[in-house]
Amino acid sequence: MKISDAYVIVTSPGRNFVTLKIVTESGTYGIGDATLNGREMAVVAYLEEHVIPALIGRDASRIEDIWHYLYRGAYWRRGPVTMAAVSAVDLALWDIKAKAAGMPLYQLLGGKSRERVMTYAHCTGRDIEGCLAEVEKHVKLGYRAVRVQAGVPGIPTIYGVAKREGERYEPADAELPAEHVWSTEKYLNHVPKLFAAVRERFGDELHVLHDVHHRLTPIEAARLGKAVEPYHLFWLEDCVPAENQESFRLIRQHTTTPLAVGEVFNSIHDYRELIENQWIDYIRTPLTHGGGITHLRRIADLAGLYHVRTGFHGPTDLSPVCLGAAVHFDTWVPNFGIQEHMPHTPETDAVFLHDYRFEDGHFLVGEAPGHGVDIDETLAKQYPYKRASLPVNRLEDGTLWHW
Ligand SMILES: O=C(O)C(=O)C[C@H](O)[C@H](O)CO
Ligand SMILES: [Mg+2]
Repeated sequence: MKISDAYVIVTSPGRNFVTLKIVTESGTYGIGDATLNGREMAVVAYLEEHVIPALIGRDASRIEDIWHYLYRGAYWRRGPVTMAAVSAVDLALWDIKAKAAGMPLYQLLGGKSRERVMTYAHCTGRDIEGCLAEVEKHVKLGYRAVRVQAGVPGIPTIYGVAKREGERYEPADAELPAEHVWSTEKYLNHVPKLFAAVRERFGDELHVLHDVHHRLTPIEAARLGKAVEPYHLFWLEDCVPAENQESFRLIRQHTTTPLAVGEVFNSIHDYRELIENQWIDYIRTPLTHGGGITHLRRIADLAGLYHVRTGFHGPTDLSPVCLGAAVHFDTWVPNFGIQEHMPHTPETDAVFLHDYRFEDGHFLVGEAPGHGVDIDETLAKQYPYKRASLPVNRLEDGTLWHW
């Protein structure tokens, strides 16, 4: 199964996606997602200049060896750009292996651990009432779990909330980073009211999640975790930036609110202390950024030893290739928790043909050999790349803060 060709496809059907296609001599091919929101072309350059030339002629069936060749062999290991490239190769190679075996990917991983994959939807409003209306809509669509984010009085533009009522939320919303203003006190005073309102309107059964998006210090996160305990959240996500894993010790000492982290992580080493000390409950790293199936499987196994479950990142800035592979992984992984689901636009879904299905708040895995996602390259060409950047945050006095 020699690799005879590999190339990158950049397309922007509503937003940018980077896809790697690996072709073998027999004609069997696989595709991987290499999208890194706002840094797409850095991954393209890494793939085209350093990875693809070294792939041609290698045996596509040697996934483990190729993974280590690209990771250990590169000397400059880890980091989001490198790992997005490694992940894309890994996803494409697993796609090829499963196609060659004539099996859907989940079978190759070890078969089904569950019949369906619970997902959570994003429910956001300019204010609490707007958010509650979104929750209502998503509960009617069958979701059992919702992520709630609402505008905060006095903060004009906030993570997760569309600029205008009824618009789709897209974080990479300008060619160069937009500047947002952040106030921790306004947020901390307001956000518990949102969960109180959700519980009052929708009762106890609904799973409720929230993303802090790295904005707090550990003691502030502890205050928030404690304040929202009566509303028993499914999780509080990314409550602090996590370069310093020790931060979570302090948060954990103060609150029983479950904690999720890791959408910006890209290796098992980012998690080791967090998992081994049982400071977190869910790992968030998506297959596209965490070294693909080969590496995420190791992280999930380590997590499983410590009762930590998966809750993979699934925003629109990961392509359907990532989501499709994730649905296979989620169907197999023993310590599954939940899968994020932010629906792609119809344009994106038309470019990336897929056989996973959404039904009654869950994803159902497809039975096609491979990960079940393909790309229509002719259609993809109709959507050229457009530079788009994530915003930056500043405190009210102008200090640069975490976005
Ligand atoms: O979906 C989430 O939980 C996010 O935090 C989305 C991120 O802001 C987005 O993927 C950044 O590219
Ligand atoms: Mg997040």
